[in-house]
Amino acid sequence: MTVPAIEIEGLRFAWGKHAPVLDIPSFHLARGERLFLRGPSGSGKSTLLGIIAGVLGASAGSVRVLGEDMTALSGAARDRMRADHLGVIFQMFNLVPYLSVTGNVTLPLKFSAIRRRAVGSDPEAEAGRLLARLGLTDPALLARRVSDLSVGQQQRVAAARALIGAPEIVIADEPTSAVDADARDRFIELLSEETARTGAALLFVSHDVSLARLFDRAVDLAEINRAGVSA
Ligand SMILES: Nc1ncnc2c1ncn2[C@@H]1O[C@H](COP(=O)(O)OP(=O)(O)OP(=O)(O)O)[C@@H](O)[C@H]1O
Repeated sequence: MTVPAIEIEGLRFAWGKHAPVLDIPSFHLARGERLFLRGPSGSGKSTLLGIIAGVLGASAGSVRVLGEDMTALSGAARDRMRADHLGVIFQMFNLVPYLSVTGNVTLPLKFSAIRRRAVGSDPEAEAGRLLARLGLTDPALLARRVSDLSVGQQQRVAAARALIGAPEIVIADEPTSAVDADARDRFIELLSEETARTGAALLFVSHDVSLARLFDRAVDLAEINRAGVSA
């Protein structure tokens, strides 16, 4: 039987001595499922993604990613899980400003032999294919430093970087910055198409409930989180 993409049981998390931000009895994401997780600003969405990605440790509970309990792994082992199996689109993109567009997209391949093997012998061609799927085709643009791009273009670069090497799980923290509604819908459709092509699960978080219609399933963080922090 295939293990789920993500299985959370009894997760609790607090920042330092503050009140708990997360108290999640149970949350599952199936392989290949595209899930929208909604919650207002400050409700703990980025914190939850950080725990799933192994950047933050949980205070209690288990967080299984592809069957591996992230809470039982060392920091180095969590980093390896993330590099090999997760594509992350960060809220602020976290692109490397002095690298070109292509240099940013191929960066995850430097940290993962599994993703290098998945891409094959021509990583730059695969970067170009992904960028073209996401609407960035101009060769002059691909050679530019990423810091020269518009916010919408940077979002596409961050998506291509998350998708390269076909990780089993893609997680995306929707930026609140202004990309117009049509461009944002199109971006999510492209992200869905690419994850469908590779069979990856997609976990997309946002405060904007109007995006829920673009996903297989939508969950309100308040439904699964007993800590109930709100802005
Ligand atoms: N590094 C940190 N140290 C202490 N508290 C933090 C830290 N990061 C977040 N918090 C607190 O944890 C709570 C949840 O924050 P989080 O960023 O996870 O929310 P969010 O739902 O992702 O919000 P947004 O939609 O605005 O990005 C907030 O009350 C926030 O102040």
